[in-house]
Amino acid sequence: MCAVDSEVEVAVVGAGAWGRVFSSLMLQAGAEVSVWARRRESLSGLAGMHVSTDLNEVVCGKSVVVVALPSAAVREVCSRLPLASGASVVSLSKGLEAETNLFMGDVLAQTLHISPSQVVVVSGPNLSAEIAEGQPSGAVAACLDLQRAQEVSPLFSTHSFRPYLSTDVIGAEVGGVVKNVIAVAVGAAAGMGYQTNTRAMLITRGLAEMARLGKALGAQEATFLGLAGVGDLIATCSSPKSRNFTFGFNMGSGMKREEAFSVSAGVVEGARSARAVLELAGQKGVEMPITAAVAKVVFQGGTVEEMGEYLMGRARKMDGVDIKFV
Ligand SMILES: NC(=O)C1=CN([C@@H]2O[C@H](COP(=O)(O)OP(=O)(O)OC[C@H]3O[C@@H](n4cnc5c(N)ncnc54)[C@H](O)[C@@H]3O)[C@@H](O)[C@H]2O)C=CC1
Ligand SMILES: O=C(CO)COP(=O)(O)O
Repeated sequence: MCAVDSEVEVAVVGAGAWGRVFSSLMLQAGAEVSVWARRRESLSGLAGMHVSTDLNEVVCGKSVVVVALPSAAVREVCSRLPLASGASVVSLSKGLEAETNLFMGDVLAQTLHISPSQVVVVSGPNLSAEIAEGQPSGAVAACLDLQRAQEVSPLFSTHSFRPYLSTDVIGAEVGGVVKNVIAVAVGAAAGMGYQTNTRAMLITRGLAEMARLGKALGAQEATFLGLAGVGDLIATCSSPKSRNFTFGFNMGSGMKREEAFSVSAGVVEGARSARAVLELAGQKGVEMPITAAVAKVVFQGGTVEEMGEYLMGRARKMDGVDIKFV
């Protein structure tokens, strides 16, 4: 364990698409930024930042550490993280851990031996390529300790990026994970040639799935009407810049699962998390048919045609009764 520096310096762990752009946001906001990646070539082009493949060098003594890894890598990397006592950990990852069905905040608290109130979850409609261009966006910065969220969020507040504070950590986590699964389904429908009405139906029913699961896990319903809920859902389900949407699109267009993974421009969290989300929903007695359909296609060799038939063939329901928004 290291001692905390008196000045706020930020470490970023992970230099993929989002880690790099988020680091630039923090540089713009005036922070001193150090970035770690496991490979040196991932660290090129990060002007004005300290970069290293040595975790100790990047993380030791930092009072704020941003974790920008795919969810599958968080446990392994963070178990080696020399975190200063009392440091804040900002989680950018939007996935469930496949083996444990844990959200990233829980994985971070477990592996770093910290209180869950030290974790700030940042989630919103944040397609990194658009943020890199300086296009306006925002995100929820959720922490059980509101004061900590207040202290940390200026580090990534710029003229084009607005953090909104929240204490609904589980709501922000559920939103970030479930929207990726729904984006795979919407992408698949688009790849099959279905257009605006189909997309709107899947997004809307996907929002109901997200809110039902969130409610069962103790989230506030209002979170799902915010940036980390419907905001991110719309962005991810509407853009070919989304890796989740594109993965689904490619499968909908006839590509095999392994090829769709291999041509992806980065991690496809929705495909990786679908089964864990479904298991979690099952434990809570929550129905998530779109998620079930995605899990069938990704994990059980189901076809996208079967996915459509399954969703359209379900027993008819009342609209709007399964979740009541405030
Ligand atoms: N790209 C985006 O627009 C956004 C991404 N996110 C989330 O942020 C997280 C990271 O996403 P991206 O940066 O886009 O991913 P990416 O796929 O672009 O990059 C991931 C990086 O992690 C590295 N990595 C993979 N496995 C590793 C391991 N075991 N140890 C160390 N490094 C490893 C890869 O080499 C790569 O540099 C994901 O959970 C994603 O859902 C959230 C908001 C926006
Ligand atoms: O989380 C994101 C946008 O908010 C990024 O989505 P993709 O991982 O699908 O590219």
